[in-house]
Amino acid sequence: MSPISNLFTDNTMSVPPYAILVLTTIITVLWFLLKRSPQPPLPPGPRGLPIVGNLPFLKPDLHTYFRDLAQEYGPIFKLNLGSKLTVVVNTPSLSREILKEQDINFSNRDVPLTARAISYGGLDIVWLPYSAEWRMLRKVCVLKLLSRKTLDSFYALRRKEIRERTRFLYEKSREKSAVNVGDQLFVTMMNLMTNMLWGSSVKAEEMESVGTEFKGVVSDITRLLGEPNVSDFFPWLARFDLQGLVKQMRVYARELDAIFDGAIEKMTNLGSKNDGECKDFLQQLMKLKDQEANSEVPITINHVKAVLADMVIGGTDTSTNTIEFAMAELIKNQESMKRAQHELDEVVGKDNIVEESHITKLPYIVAIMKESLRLYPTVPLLVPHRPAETTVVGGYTVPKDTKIFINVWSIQRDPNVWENPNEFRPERFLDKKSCDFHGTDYSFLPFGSGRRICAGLALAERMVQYTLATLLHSFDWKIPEGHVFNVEDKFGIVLKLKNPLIAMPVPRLSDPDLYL
Ligand code: HEM
Repeated sequence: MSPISNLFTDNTMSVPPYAILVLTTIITVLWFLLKRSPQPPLPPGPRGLPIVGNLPFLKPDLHTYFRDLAQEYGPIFKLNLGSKLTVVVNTPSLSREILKEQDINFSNRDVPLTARAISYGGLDIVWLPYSAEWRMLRKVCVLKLLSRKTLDSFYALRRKEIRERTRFLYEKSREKSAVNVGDQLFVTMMNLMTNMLWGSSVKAEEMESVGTEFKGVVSDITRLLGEPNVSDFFPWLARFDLQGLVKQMRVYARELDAIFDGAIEKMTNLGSKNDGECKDFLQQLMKLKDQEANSEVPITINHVKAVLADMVIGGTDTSTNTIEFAMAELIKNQESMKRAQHELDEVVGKDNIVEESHITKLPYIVAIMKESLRLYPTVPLLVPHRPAETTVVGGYTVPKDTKIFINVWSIQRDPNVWENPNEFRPERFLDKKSCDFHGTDYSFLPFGSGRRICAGLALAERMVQYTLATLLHSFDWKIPEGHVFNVEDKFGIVLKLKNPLIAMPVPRLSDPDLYL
């Protein structure tokens, strides 16, 4: 026997085969662990202070501040906002990674405490996490409430409000009065919405008072939702509600709840007189609640109210500001205004009024809506997403539960993607017909993309295009002398015009009866 084999036959030196197996396994695992590339780093970002991080350096106009930081730190960067890690992305390809390739992982929300207070504890479509409950509510809303068929059947409710607003503006024009265009639009959108929500359940004279109550409440709610809250950045301080924001929101939540209860009660009293056909959203939602009562994920009365809240809060300011930006840009760019009115005169005629059915024949009006939302996406950073699991985006680690902002505002003005990005040129969308609102082109995301894309998109398109077409067709718009007129935006959870648009409507139809 050779000296080597002697070694293994020698009792004192023998190693049992299982030990060799264990040793080999350990060495292999260690080798793999050491050889595997280390976890990619967190995205780069500006240095912050201890404890508060980057909070003291935030600027009020977050959309432009984030664009500037992207120029310094690259297309994906991080901020420490108190104890909350926040990641901002600024390019179409990174948005695609989040909203398409990793859509499910990023389909949760980062819910501010004020939002929880106004949404029955986060029971609505906007704030529910990605779950069976969210899927059920979203399916009910998109397929039943906001389907083409239901929206068509509620056209009369929209038309009634638009006719009323046109009549009011005509009276103002006869008095040669200027109007605050944003205020007029807000009333219109709010009435359009409440008409559709419960226009058949609540009597006209009662609608008036419900509408007035709503106007005040909704703008305060939007303001509170956008206010930075220390309790969100330092959850251990939440119970003290140091700024009192949650307390204020709870007051509005109670007011909103009382309005909803009133409408539901009126609808119930109407029950026996109703012929069984659903004539507004509330009737439709209550019917769905009864139908789904025994399903695995039942719809409760709080779900119904939370969805109503989504529609009035999520649908009014966004649509109002979209039209106001469009009107301001058109008044500034008279060539585009003339082209829009020419299209309307050709398709509708000056001896007729605009109907929603005309919209499919008005490509320039549609292009105006797209161009306004490109320059002024009314939800400029989308609603913050949140990954359910730690992942890698753009080569950097994004930990579970990070708050994600997608800077749609800067993506839609990126000179590498858009020619003369800061110019208002609706024509660009006439050549780019494939670029629609559905979020398939990641350089144009005004309604988001993927699973959490805006649930009210179909309704928003109708309300914005129909209202805009009517305002442009029925009137010329003049800025009264002495009024400051510029088109600048101001950041908020919903982007706004910095200076309100004050303008005078001047009738342009052939017959005054068309305004009655
Ligand atoms: C021009 C008008 C509108 C714009 C620009 C707009 C934009 C958006 C955006 C950007 C989001 C977030 C998408 C994301 O986080 O990825 C969103 C979500 C949402 N919007 Fe809109 N929206 C508009 C009108 C409406 C209307 C009219 C309604 C209701 C009838 C509505 C209901 C909702 C709801 C329920 C969500 C939450 C969707 C979810 O999380 O699953 N929106 N919207």
